[in-house]
Amino acid sequence: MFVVSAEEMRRVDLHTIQTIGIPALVLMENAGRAVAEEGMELFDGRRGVLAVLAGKGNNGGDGLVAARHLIEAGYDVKIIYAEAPESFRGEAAIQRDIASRLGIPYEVYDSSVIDWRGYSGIMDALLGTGSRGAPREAYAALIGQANLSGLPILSVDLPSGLDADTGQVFDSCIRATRTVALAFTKRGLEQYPGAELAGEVKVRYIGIPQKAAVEAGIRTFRIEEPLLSRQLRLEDYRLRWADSHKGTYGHVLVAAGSRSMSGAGLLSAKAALRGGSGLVTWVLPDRLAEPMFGQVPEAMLAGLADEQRGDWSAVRADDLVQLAVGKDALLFGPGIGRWAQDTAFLRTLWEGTDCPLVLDADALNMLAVAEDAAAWPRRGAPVVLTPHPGEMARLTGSTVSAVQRDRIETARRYAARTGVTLVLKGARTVIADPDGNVYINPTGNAGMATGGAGDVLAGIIASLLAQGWHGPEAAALGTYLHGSAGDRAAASRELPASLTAGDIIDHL
Ligand SMILES: NC(=O)C1=CN([C@@H]2O[C@H](COP(=O)(O)OP(=O)(O)OC[C@H]3O[C@@H](n4cnc5c(N)ncnc54)[C@H](O)[C@@H]3O)[C@@H](O)[C@H]2O)[C@@H](O)CC1
Ligand SMILES: [K+]
Repeated sequence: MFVVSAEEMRRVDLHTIQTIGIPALVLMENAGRAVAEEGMELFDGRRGVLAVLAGKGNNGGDGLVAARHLIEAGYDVKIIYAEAPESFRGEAAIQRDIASRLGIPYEVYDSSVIDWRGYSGIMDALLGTGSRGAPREAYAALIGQANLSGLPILSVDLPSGLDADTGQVFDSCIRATRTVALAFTKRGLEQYPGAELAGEVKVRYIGIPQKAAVEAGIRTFRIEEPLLSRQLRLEDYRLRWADSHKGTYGHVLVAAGSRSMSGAGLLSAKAALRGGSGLVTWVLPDRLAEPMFGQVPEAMLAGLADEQRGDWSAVRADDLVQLAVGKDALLFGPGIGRWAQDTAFLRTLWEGTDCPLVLDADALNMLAVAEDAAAWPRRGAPVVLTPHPGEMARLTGSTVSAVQRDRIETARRYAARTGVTLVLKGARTVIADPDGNVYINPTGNAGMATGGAGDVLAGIIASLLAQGWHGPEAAALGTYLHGSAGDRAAASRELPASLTAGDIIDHL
């Protein structure tokens, strides 16, 4: 499913109206009709007047159309104009005149305190994708009043006061019960905090053809089953062929864990197995490998010479490169720690191995401090990086808040510049590929904010790479499966807070 920015939506609108020739008023009629239907569902059975808060742009125009259809369906409606209706232009002015000829009750907001008694619900048609910056008065005051009313709020296209492109909110922002996204969902509805303020998001068709989005070059998508099967061509993901053996499904080498964080390796190795790989080898410094004997009976265990120190710093990178020969994917990083010269170790793996590579956790911090990383040769096999916002900030030499302010573009720019597939973790994980495509993952829950969940994700992605998926497909599908397993795990427990990383593996 397409996810658009405000500017992209304008391009799609323009293409639909000017090139395809569907009149703007037809789109507005369809939009208002769809909003009214959502309103009938949301406000069903509530007695009282529906307040339609109307701004002066096309978002307000949609609200005025919806007001008309709600009245036909038997609802009492009152329009509250955010500013003098005489200032409306274009389609919104046409709707204003229709509302006026129909005698729909209205008032122009005068900045006073609204007495919400007698009202049953609010439609927020103040600002949409044409909004710029923080809501001005009287919009800001109306937003504040609506939020204080305690009434259910239906937002048209976007909660007014939300940045359509990033999901960041201005000081005044509608807290909606439901948002009807017109034609396509918007980036701001798919990233936090916008995703929370939007309430339940319903995407409604208003007559804009999918073709218009394709032609406008939309490259951001929400991951859903149809996308997984059609666009990412994963019809047969996790399929097993009757005439197959364990070698058919790839061999993952998991280099993860250290003395104080052996669990990270354990979780990654188990997740790689559950991800469907036929074979998994878990490698540790010799002295650490021995106590792990039998911990994951399905995986093979390998030890690398470590001068009996039980420490990655004593391991030769070339030995790991040798072990990776013939493997179908290498996961490096979870719980591995940091040591002197570790960046050189990472570079040896980067250049010396020819299988797909997943870098997570400490490996990302090694990469972040590698001053010459930009000059490292592009690998022939895919690289997938799985940073959380803190690791991403280190990779980009910026701050967590700067990363979070626009996760989609931060991820897209990094992947395009470096040629890797980037998985920017956090609620609504963003996956960016080197070609400029971005996939947003809707699965998962707050219970997954628990130690080891990232190790599990890295293991799943490595597993899918070993089974032959390309970088972006493995990352998108892996993230989706990880989140769905987390959702099933949360549903099986009384409290999502009690979720552990091991539960995610059990539900894969
Ligand atoms: N073009 C079309 O035919 C379609 C438009 N649609 C609707 O149109 C909306 C976009 O319409 P517009 O581009 O007219 O823009 P909006 O209706 O989002 O708002 C723009 C208006 O608000 C004012 N404004 C901008 N920033 C403001 C701020 N910070 N505080 C207060 N006022 C501000 C501007 O002067 C402008 O008049 C979409 O969100 C959607 O609801 C949909 O009906 C789909 C079809
Ligand atoms: K709105």
